[in-house]
Amino acid sequence: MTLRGLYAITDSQLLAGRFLSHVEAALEGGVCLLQYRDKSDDAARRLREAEALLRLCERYGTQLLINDDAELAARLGVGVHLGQTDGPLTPARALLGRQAIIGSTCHASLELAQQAASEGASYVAFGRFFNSVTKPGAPAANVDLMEQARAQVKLPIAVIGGITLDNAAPLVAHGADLLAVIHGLFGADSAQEVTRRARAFNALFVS
Ligand SMILES: Cc1ncc(COP(=O)(O)OP(=O)(O)O)c(N)n1
Ligand SMILES: Cc1nc(C(=O)O)sc1CCOP(=O)(O)O
Ligand SMILES: [Mg+2]
Repeated sequence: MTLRGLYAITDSQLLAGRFLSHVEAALEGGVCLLQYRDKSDDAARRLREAEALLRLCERYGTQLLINDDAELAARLGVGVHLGQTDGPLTPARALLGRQAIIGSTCHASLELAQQAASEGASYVAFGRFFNSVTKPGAPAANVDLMEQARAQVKLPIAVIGGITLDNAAPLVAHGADLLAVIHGLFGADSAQEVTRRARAFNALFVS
């Protein structure tokens, strides 16, 4: 499967009251990967919401990943995104199997990306590239990193952090495969605007 295009990530606060309608609107516009990101410890709600997202993803042919939680990913038979403090990659790969998509946060570090590749990651994620409303304190990354990453890491590259339609094009031009976006996609006031933004993010990959 080619990992290239929009990588939509949910945010439980931002999507409160419009969770499934905004996610479906994004899928309508085209989403390569969808990540369920919920930082609460409400296990029952997390399971319910992740199951609902999986049903939607199956209808639209989109791959679902769970943020942080390899056990929940295994329960649903989907992928997982792991940060540097979310547990090691190797056991997650063993748990989820060879086909599962597993992503790894690498901040601005080529060393972390090489390690993730050697431990079986499916893609590496660099960020934060811009000011992020969602995660203002995330370590900063710079576009100069992309060229070295392309040369040294033979995996799809996801970029994240404050990405909007106004600033995303240079990241794609520098070799990003996946634009991972929360606020720049789901911060829209209407479902129609979410769909329009999703289409416009994907259009950046058509050369
Ligand atoms: C695609 C993608 N890239 C990076 C992250 C951040 O992961 P992490 O550092 O574990 O931070 P949290 O998202 O868990 O707060 C991500 N989720 N997705
Ligand atoms: C979850 C996350 N991780 C980041 C990192 O740099 O690792 S930045 C970030 C927030 C992404 O949301 P938005 O598109 O609203 O900025
Ligand atoms: Mg995490």
